[in-house]
Amino acid sequence: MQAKRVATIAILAGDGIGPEIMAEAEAALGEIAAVGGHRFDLVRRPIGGAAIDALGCPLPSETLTTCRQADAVLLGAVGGPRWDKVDSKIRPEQGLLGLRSGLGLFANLRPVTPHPALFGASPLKPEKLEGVDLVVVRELTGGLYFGRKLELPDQAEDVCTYTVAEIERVVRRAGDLARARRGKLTLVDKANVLATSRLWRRVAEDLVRREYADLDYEVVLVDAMAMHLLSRPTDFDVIVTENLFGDILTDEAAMLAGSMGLLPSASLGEGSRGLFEPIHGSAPDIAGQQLANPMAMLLSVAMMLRLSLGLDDEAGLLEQAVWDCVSEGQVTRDLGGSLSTGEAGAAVRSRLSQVAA
Ligand SMILES: NC(=O)c1ccc[n+]([C@@H]2O[C@H](COP(=O)([O-])OP(=O)(O)OC[C@H]3O[C@@H](n4cnc5c(N)ncnc54)[C@H](O)[C@@H]3O)[C@@H](O)[C@H]2O)c1
Ligand SMILES: CC(C)[C@H](C(=O)O)[C@@H](O)C(=O)O
Ligand SMILES: [Mg+2]
Repeated sequence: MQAKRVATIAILAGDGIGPEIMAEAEAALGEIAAVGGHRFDLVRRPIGGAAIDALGCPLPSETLTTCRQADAVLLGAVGGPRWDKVDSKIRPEQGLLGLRSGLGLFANLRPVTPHPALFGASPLKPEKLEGVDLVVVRELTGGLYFGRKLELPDQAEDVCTYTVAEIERVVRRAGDLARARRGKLTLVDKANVLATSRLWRRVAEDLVRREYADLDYEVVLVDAMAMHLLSRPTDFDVIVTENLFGDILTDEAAMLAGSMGLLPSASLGEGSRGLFEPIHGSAPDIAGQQLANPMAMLLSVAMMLRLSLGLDDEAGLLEQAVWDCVSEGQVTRDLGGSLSTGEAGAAVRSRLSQVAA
């Protein structure tokens, strides 16, 4: 076990299933603090729809300030039909985008590691899933999400802009990760059509030639990648791509793992403070029913322990506890189990105390 840590963690539960899965994250942190003798100060703040309801704005300044002062940020999910009116100028999702850019979190790491016990939960055949272990590095603070927007009654516009510096920093992050893993880097773009993709391709190829010549480097068009992810997922190690493509491809990749409720993510910038959240949304169709799978949230907690708090052993223990529960079938309905969100979280905590003993 590592040296005792005192850390401040901003807790942004958000909307829909957010508060249900965050309750399990907080309880797991309590268990980890007790096991390791650490102290985690949890500072809860509103974001998204909950913040619109309480304060009229999806990212209140106090929430952003708390996140800036914290060692790490945990987020459940934002959004839902209550706030989804098409003509609404204030949307929960703006809170999440503002947080990502406000904290300078340009690299979003989304690991995909299907567990053998769950091969049956994926539409793919087990022989396709054996050995799949990839990370999508999604650019998170640029592209279509952040470009100029125009909304007129009969016309609309979303501008996609990328600069050399924005591309270089995220490709460098992906290159470093590939070097620490299996040495393969795949750029996904749409350079046959988009000017921004042609810039991505030129900048990434130059950078790889200069600094990452040891890597096995490949370029794949995004439409073909949607197919290759399903037809040859074991061929990929680190995939780097722009904001929108990374968003879409990782929901698809969740089907390799077996459920949206299994993929965690880490959003990182230049410093050690990161934002950790499942890749899934607020799941309004199951919210408030204790049906949500808390594993993606708990795996996001593990990423936080490792990447922002330097607690590698504790991160490993939590991941082991999650996968032990999965192996034993202690899972929620999305994975064919019968546990509630709370029961699945309790099962992980019980394993955690056993594996740590
Ligand atoms: N990071 C975020 O906060 C985030 C991410 C994606 C979507 N959203 C928002 O969430 C809302 C709903 O979006 P959506 O329905 O397209 O996507 P979603 O990810 O919320 O749900 C898609 C499907 O996956 C299921 N699912 C998601 N998480 C699950 C979990 N933990 N356990 C079991 N099943 C789970 C849902 O029940 C649903 O059937 C929208 O307002 C969207 O903008 C937020
Ligand atoms: C809610 C939405 C803004 C968000 C995104 O598109 O980044 C979500 O889909 C995600 O994947 O985190
Ligand atoms: Mg998404």
